[in-house]
Amino acid sequence: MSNEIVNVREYEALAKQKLPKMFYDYYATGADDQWTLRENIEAFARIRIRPRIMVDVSNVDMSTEVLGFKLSMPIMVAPTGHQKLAHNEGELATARATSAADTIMVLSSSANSTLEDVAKTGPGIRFFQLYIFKNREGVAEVVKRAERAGFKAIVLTGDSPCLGHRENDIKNRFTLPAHLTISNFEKISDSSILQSKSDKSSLAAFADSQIDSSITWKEVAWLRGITSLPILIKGVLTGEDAALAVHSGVDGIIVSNHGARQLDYVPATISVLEEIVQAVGGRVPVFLDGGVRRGTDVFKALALGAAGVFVGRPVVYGLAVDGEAGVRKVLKMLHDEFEVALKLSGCCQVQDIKRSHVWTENDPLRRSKL
Ligand SMILES: Cc1cc2nc3c(=O)[nH]c(=O)nc-3n(C[C@H](O)[C@H](O)[C@H](O)COP(=O)(O)O)c2cc1C
Ligand SMILES: CCCCCCC(=O)C(=O)O
Repeated sequence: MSNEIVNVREYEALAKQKLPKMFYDYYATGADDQWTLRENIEAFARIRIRPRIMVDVSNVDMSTEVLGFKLSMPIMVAPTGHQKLAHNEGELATARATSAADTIMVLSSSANSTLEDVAKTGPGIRFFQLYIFKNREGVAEVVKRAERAGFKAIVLTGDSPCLGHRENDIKNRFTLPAHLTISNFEKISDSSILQSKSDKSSLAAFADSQIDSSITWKEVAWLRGITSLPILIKGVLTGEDAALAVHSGVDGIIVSNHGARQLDYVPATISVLEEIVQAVGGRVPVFLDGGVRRGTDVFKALALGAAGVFVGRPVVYGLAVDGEAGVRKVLKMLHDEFEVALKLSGCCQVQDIKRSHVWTENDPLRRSKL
């Protein structure tokens, strides 16, 4: 079939045709000049793979462990808000597809589905992404609900004391349709703000009024005091913050620029990954998201020290185009591409991927042995 979808990028054009402009723009665009949005993709393209040949790759095992959970592959689903704008089953469809792929889904604090409804879709390893709202007691209750619903970790997003300056959302006067809300925080926040027109996007107005912009590394200890779940910090972009994160007691770090939706002109995540891996020195696992669109991107991130990657927009586009089946296909395409990348680089398993399998702009011309 000539119109068959063969890579995850192709879902974006189809999602654009299918979605109302306001929703597509919300998913697709970034902050300000969108320099970082382009750079997240281009920085991956500048990295070269150094394959080894004549290696027996007749048995390839792509599985890995994340926080002690066995996964089929080092590719996971990033938290993305408001998935019911893409498809009426929203996060529920994503949860089913992610479990079928035997990997982890992170449910957003801005989800349109409750923790309990996501849990009811069936077994699966799920983490909960947390924004700390001003209503601290309410936040503690949501964290407890996540625990009770069987979520396995908290992903604290540290890069959003306010919303990034997203010009498309401002021009569109983004608002949430009346039948949708941020389901898990409905009781502890004023979600009518999300449904009301304002002179900026309603998300920015909501964040300004509801999100606690005073949070610091001390909040990791606060979270430790209210949950026994492991805590990951999301949004780290410097070695300095990576060191502070480890010192604060997190169980893992996600190198992320929020899909280029917060501060523009920050580097691509893949460009700062090594700095962070070096600062962490193996004390906790380091993950990456931002611009992962190919199995070769996953390979590059692992070669530069990531323990796994998360994908955001490709999942949402798959969801928009074909619901659960679309998300399944996105995850399968990335899985299959990663398998080919492994084999053609002479690796049988994730642990075989070494730093010497990639060349970056910071590297001298390599002549060293593997
Ligand atoms: C539509 C959309 C909504 C998002 N919502 C959240 C969110 O609620 N919480 C969060 O921590 N990150 C959120 N993110 C950022 C993603 O978790 C992730 O960092 C980013 O999408 C990765 O980049 P990628 O889209 O290029 O894969 C969102 C991203 C998008 C595209
Ligand atoms: C609760 C504040 C609004 C966050 C919107 C979701 C999000 O993170 C995004 O990037 O969009």
